[in-house]
Amino acid sequence: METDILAQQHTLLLAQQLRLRRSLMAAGAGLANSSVIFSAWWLGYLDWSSLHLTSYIAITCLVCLLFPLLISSRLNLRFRDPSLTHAQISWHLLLTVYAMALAPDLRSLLVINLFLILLFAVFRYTPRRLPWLAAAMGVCYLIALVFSLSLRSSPIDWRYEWLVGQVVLLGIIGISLIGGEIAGLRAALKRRNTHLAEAMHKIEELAVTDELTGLYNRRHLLRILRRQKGLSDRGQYDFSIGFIDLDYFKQINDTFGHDAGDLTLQKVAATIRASLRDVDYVARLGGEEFVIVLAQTSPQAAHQIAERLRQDLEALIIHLEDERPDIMLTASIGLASYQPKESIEDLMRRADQALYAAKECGRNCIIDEADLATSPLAEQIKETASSCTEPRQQEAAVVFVAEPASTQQQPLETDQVEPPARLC
Ligand SMILES: Nc1nc2c(ncn2[C@@H]2O[C@H](COP(=O)(O)OP(=O)(O)OP(=O)(O)O)[C@@H](O)[C@H]2O)c(=O)[nH]1
Repeated sequence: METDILAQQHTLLLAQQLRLRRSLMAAGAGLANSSVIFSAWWLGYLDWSSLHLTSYIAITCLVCLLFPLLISSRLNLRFRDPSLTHAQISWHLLLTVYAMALAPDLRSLLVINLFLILLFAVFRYTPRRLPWLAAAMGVCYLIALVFSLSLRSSPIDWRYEWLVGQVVLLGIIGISLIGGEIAGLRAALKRRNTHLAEAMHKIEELAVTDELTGLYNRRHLLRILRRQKGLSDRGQYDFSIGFIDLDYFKQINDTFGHDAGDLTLQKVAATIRASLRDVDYVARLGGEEFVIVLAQTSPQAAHQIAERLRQDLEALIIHLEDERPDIMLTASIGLASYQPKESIEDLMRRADQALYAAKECGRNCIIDEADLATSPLAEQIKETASSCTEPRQQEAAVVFVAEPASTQQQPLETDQVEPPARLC
């Protein structure tokens, strides 16, 4: 979620930078046009009054400044087209046609402006809209032509006008065709970028999630724990973690097959996720072992949350296909709360010791540090847990399986196990 927002902000920033760059280029072209008009006036090719010239240049400068200002102040985001392409094109076209109409000697030179404006549109307009703009430019040129010819006192050189008209027509058609090609390339690039972004998103997701359950994986868990530790080391911030291990999970695999085991892990993952608050994290450490990270949570609150979770897991009924009976299970939970400046490894080791004690307690229970500290068997358990390199000893099965269609729940196997000495 957090990364999605950051990615959106980054995309918006890049889009705004691109819009600003384009509007600055358009502004540069507009100012260059003004300098040509000024030179023409200075050299006597333009019979405008000083006021006329100054007004034209002032309006051009204002238009040139307006769009970059709108974009850099982010006011452009209020418009339906935040790139303001259409508005910029319309303004620059209007200024060019005006100059063409009222400066007959410059008309053939200003044709280049039409081409530049069309080129500007090539990068924003769709292949469908571009021909319409090209046609509108042709019409604008005709209007400017008629207007400028009507102002002319000297005889009209029709052969020259024909040549200029031909250049305008061919230029507009040529740029439109190139624009179509560029638009095609742009569309292909956009498609490829979308695919790349999707692939990147998937890779990022795969890097942090456990494939089977969709929960965070061990690597991301460590990252979360480092972040929580950082918060806690900086100030008044408690957090706790819980190691959750399903009881007698092996029996589900052995009795109903690996697919039933996988389904169970997925259902358990969803139950844990649903049982926790939005601010908490849950990861699968591997096998049937999960870790919860309870943000901003005192040891007492952690115990309450873990108890609710234990009950939710106890109430979970997993329905299997093919007439196989439903599965019910329990989980043992070991809790540890972060102690100032301790290492993440130490915190995890303490949670693991508590989990070990919960298993020793007969399973389906929660052990936290308070339980461990007050228990007479605590030292023994700590020693066993930290020196234990072999898998824990498997006791008799007590996985409960309910018959489908809500018949009475029956133990799958009913070996009566002498419960171990209870710590809890
Ligand atoms: N279906 C499935 N089984 C897995 C997966 N990962 C580990 N397992 C199995 O989980 C079982 C874990 O068994 P144990 O470590 O003996 O634990 P347990 O049977 O839950 O017993 P206790 O933890 O002592 O209550 C093993 O049979 C593993 O093969 C998995 O991704 N899918």
